[in-house]
Amino acid sequence: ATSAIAPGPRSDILVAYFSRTGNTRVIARQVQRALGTDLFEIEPSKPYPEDYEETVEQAQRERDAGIEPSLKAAVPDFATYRTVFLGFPIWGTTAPPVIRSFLSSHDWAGKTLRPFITHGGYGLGSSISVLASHAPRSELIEPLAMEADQERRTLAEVTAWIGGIERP
Ligand SMILES: Cc1cc2nc3c(=O)[nH]c(=O)nc-3n(C[C@H](O)[C@H](O)[C@H](O)COP(=O)(O)O)c2cc1C
Repeated sequence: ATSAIAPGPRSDILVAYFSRTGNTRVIARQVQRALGTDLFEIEPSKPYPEDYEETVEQAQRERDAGIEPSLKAAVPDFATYRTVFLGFPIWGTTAPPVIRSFLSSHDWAGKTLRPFITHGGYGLGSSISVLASHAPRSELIEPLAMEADQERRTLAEVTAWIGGIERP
């Protein structure tokens, strides 16, 4: 994982994304390849825990306290982009805390904001109103919303599978 802008000729389109288990990253890379854009991975300064339940708890605490965690990096030369595709998973029925940080730490005046959002089956929650309130000067376009695998369900299925295997 890297925060660096992909090499190649500069584009006035940026794909910026946050992804824990890769579902959103697949879409980000597809858009990046299809349109030949720059790519930026949004990462917190301090990574979230490896453990799923710990991540859920931390995300809930940060959401409820309105915390905007500091980011590892900001987008270099953000002013040169006209369109930003912004990808993220739904966390706790809203946009993850780092997405609020990302929106707050860049100037959205005159930008077209095209969200792509993955969720585990419960829909977009309050994420669109978070985008509107944290990037109020952007032109916010209708998002792509896609249901994708849930880490919770994968863990439960694998736990059940492993439980049925006798240790040799
Ligand atoms: C901390 C956490 C909270 C989540 N909360 C929700 C939720 O409220 N609603 C939902 O539909 N999916 C929820 N999910 C599932 C993810 O939105 C879904 O699996 C998404 O595709 C993950 O994207 P990623 O692989 O790019 O990280 C949550 C996942 C995590 C890790």
